[in-house]
Amino acid sequence: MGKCYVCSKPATQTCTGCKEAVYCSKEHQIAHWKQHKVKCRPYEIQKCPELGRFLIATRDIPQGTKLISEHCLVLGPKTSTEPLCLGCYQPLDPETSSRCPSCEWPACDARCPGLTMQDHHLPECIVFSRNPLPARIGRMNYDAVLPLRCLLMQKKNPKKWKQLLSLESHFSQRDNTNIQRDNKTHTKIEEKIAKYLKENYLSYLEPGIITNTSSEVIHVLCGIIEVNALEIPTGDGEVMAIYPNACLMEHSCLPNVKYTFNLEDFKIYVESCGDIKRGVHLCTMYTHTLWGTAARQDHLKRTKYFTCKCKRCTDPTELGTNFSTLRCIGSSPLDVTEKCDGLVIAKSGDENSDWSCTKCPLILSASHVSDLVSRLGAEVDAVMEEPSVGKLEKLISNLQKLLHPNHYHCFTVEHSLIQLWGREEGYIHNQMTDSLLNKKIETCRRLETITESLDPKGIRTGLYTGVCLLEESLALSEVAKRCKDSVTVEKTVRDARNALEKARDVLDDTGPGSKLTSVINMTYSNVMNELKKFKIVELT
Ligand SMILES: C[S@@+](CC[C@H](N)C(=O)[O-])C[C@H]1O[C@@H](n2cnc3c(N)ncnc32)[C@H](O)[C@@H]1O
Repeated sequence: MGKCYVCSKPATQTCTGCKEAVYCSKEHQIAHWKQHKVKCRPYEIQKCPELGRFLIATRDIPQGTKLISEHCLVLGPKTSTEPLCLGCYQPLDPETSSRCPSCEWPACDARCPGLTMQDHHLPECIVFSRNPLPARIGRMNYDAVLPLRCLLMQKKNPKKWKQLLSLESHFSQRDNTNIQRDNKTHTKIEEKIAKYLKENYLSYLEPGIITNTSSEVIHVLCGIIEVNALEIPTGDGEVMAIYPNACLMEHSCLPNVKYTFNLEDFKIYVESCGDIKRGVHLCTMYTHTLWGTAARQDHLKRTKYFTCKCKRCTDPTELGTNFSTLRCIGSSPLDVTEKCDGLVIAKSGDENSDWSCTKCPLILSASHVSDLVSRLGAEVDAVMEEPSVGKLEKLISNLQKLLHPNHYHCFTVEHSLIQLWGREEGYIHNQMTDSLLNKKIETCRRLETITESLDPKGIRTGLYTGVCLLEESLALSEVAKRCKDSVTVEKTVRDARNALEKARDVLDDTGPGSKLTSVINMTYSNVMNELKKFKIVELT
């Protein structure tokens, strides 16, 4: 085994992480950990002009390897959040809620423990309390809390402050002295954050309490927050946090890691999804898997200041799913009285590229497509405010005249429709016609194929796929009840059971997936009881 890394005596145990470092005893392994932990990681931080810093695998990493577990540098309310308690982040109504006894900002309870904690409300509470005027509704700007918490780290924790400032802020793209300036961002931050903090709080502080309170440093911090902060799904209040290593992971629309949070201490855990080969970058997803390429690219450009060049973004068919594809509305090149049934896709992955029909000479400009897709998106949003089977069926039939059935707007509508078919009065499963039941099953399966192609490792869309599989199994169970012969019954119930088992596999039973998992478990028992009724006692 070689010699102990600490005392050079014969080693008896190996580090289970890297399988390289060896020790004579547990004590020496523990003593060496502080020094060894950076080398032990199966990845390292590298830097290049295109990506800035990024994480790269230094050896082959098997599926499910825990890569990062770390506390945040800073945490606070998410941008544009509804009012919440600054101690525990529970949403509240500021008109009726309790107040923090020191600064009078709304709180879930005057005794909320987080109000007096260093990592939560305490630092800004001291600053808020300097303003002699009581905190009033309309004067409380939750978007300024996280930038203020960052500012306060200068004195509170200089080491973390340095780590924070080393993160990318894209200051030059946001600054309005730059030629490529994004005036809107700069003006908004200046008005909503810098001016607000100065007028209401920073001007009341004695000099030296915060070393640097310049507008420039506030703009840099707002950039760092926008580019790096991760949203934490607490299920209730809206929180975001910045992590020293996890925030260095680059973006890909086909990520290879997933992360979860401990909601007690907001620690992040990152693990590999699928095997990652040595030399491959560790990638997470900064945007929404179930948006089309133009929408994802626009989001990344506006908030993270780069263009993604991943395999999905550079393939106009989006990995063969046609998630952004339109239908041709021209006439057939063979017979002008007939409609052309070609598909219209972008000529290349470039955002300004024209779109062309696969069958006729029709060409559409990128801006024409963008206007059409935004208009249809607004129609979808309006109907989704108060959906019903009737409204969604009409909408999908209209959308499919212009869009490929797999288009992401159609996906959104159909994902709701499969949940209303079977639940809305008049469309309860036992009220549905055979053909509608089959249509529901077919739709569920098509939507599952889309999520599996776009997110083969089930990192982001587990919940969506889980819903499709649950709905498929419910419809199959109803079909089974109507089957006349026992062979078809057995096959259909088997299919229902398989869909539920697959749903359990794709769902994370922590967080939002846990509620769905309990519904799936209940449905699973019902399906098994059905099997017994049909005298199919044992299925393997
Ligand atoms: C959360 S930070 C990642 C860490 C950052 N590279 C650094 O050095 O601090 C996000 C920024 O990294 C860069 N980045 C991440 N993924 C990228 C990608 N796929 N292509 C180009 N730039 C990327 C962009 O500048 C982006 O705004």
